[in-house]
Parts: sequence; structure tokens; C-alpha cells
Amino acid sequence: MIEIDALTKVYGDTTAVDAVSLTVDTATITAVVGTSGSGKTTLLRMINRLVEPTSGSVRINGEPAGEMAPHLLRRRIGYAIQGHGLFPHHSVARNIGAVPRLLGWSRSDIRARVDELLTLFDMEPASFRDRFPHELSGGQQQRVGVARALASRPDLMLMDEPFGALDPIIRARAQDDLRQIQRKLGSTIMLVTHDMEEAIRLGDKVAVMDDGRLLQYAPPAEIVADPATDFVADLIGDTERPMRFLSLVPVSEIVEDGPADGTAIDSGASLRDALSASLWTDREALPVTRDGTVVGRVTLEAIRARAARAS
Ligand SMILES: Nc1ncnc2c1ncn2[C@@H]1O[C@H](COP(=O)(O)OP(=O)(O)OP(=O)(O)O)[C@@H](O)[C@H]1O
Repeated sequence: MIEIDALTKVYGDTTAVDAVSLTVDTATITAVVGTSGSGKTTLLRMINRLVEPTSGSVRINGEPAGEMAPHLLRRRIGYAIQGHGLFPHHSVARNIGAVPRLLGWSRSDIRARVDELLTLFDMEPASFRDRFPHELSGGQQQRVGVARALASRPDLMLMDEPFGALDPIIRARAQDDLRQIQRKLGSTIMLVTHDMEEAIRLGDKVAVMDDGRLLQYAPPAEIVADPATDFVADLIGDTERPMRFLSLVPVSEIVEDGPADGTAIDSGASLRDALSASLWTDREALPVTRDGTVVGRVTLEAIRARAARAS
């Protein structure tokens, strides 16, 4: 858990971060989103003390970060940045093993961990372990960057635009991978992005920043349905709001009794998926299944009503 209390950074006459307070719960992802210059990176870097706060405090699992030696703090916290930041003259294995080596892990433990992470990221260890960063695609470099941040099984990860350099398809894939890995490992992640879509996809909670201040800190569905200010609403985008909202609500919320034909949709799928399937197959209602058994139906009318209730 990260507890941030009135954290502030002043540079000359610029207040880069202005009394931000928020708590990132254990085993969740908080996505910090905002326009350029809003203070996201400064906020993140104050947590691992790459930037020293002007005032305010950070506690990591109850311990004041200000009282820990910065180099020890940084070994404990995974850090992944845009453009991956890999050492160009070190192999993939050496890059991923950097922090475990500093922590004094044995060679065999490091090797096992490297192979485990490469496998997790769908990169065959035998083929990738000994390559150098320039022998990888941009997407693979980025994944190695994230693997490196995860290598020592940090309870905490800070990620600054980790997928910023990726094209949209690989980016969506990388986001899904991160989500799965985070769920599996139970990591606590704070991630910075300028992309609201990414924040909504990845965040258990989304923190919206503008001009150094925290405007809203809430689960994505709440941010989309009930933006705290006009600025937050603008970031979401008017035309996108209904679809974003529907992508956050599961079909299970509006299952009803009644007939429906054709291919079924799972109750855990989103209303956006249900809407898309209805439009694509020209059906007013779709059967809904849970664990393979039909439990009811979802109708276009109910999807419309649910969207209207949120608007
Ligand atoms: N070392 C520094 N010295 C002076 N001003 C700084 C310094 N670092 C950041 N700032 C200023 O603090 C403000 C916040 O910067 P920060 O990099 O945290 O924003 P950001 O939201 O991460 O932006 P971006 O998305 O463009 O990376 C900006 O006005 C920036 O110019």
C-alpha cells in the first residue's frame, strides 16, 4: 500500500505537484492521468525519491519513504519508464537480472527468474535470453523493460508511460498482459499515462491531475459516469463517454429472463461487447451464459436504458 499525504514539489515559481493525497491499496493498479505538465511524473518520482518532495509524506506499507535510504528504496520498488531504459550493451538476461543481482540472489535463482518472466511475456527464453536490446522489436524491448521492473518481485511498481512508444495493437496486448500479470502476482502498481483510455482499461482507480492538483480519484466507472469537473469530462471526451461507460459494466448487471436466439455472450463480458454483438448480428436480444449455462438474456433496450441512466 502507498499512502501519499499532501505531497508537494515546488520548482522556483512552479508548483509541479500541489498537496496531493491519495492511497493506493495493495494489489491494485492506480492510473494517474492528466495532460502534459500536470505533474504526473514528478508525483511518481517522489515515491521512489528520484525527486525529493518539498513537503508532504509517502508511506510504503506503513514505513515512511523519507526515512529509508534512497538506493534501498529504489531496489524495493520496480520502476519502468517509456522507451524501456534498457542497458544497450547488456543482454536481455542481464538487463532483467539487474536488481536481483544487486540484491545478492544466486546465479541459478536469477536465471530461473529471467526464464520465468520471459515465458510469462511470451518470449521463448532460449531464443531471447542472450539477445541484446537492439536485436528486439520495440514491443519486445518494452516487455523486457517491464519484466526487469518485476524481476525482484517488488511489492510495488511505478510505471511512467510504460506503453507510450507502442503502436495501438501491441499496446492493447501489452496492457492485457500487464493486467493478467498484476492479478497473478498481486502487485501494487502506480502507473502514469496521458491516455484516458489506458487509464480506464488498466486502473482499479484513476487519479486525474491538472496543474499539479488531484481533481478526482475514483474507480473508472465513477470517473466516466460522474466526472468531478468539466476538465475531467473533457479528458474523457463527450462522444466517447457512453462507450467507455458500457465497457466498464458487465452484462451480469442487466441480465433478465426471456427468450433470445443465436450465439450467447458470457455474463462477465461488458455491455460494450454485448452492444457490438447485437448490432453486428442484428439481434434485439442475446442469450447470456455463466460457466456455459444459459442464465437469461440481455436486450438492446436494457443496454440503452443502462447507458441513459449514467448520462
Ligand atoms: N527539474 C525540474 N525543474 C523545474 N521544473 C520542473 C522540473 N521537473 C518538472 N518541472 C515542471 O513541473 C511541471 C510538472 O512536470 P511533470 O514532468 O511532472 O509533468 P507530467 O504531467 O509528467 O508531464 P508529461 O506528460 O509531459 O511528462 C511542469 O510544469 C514542468 O515544467
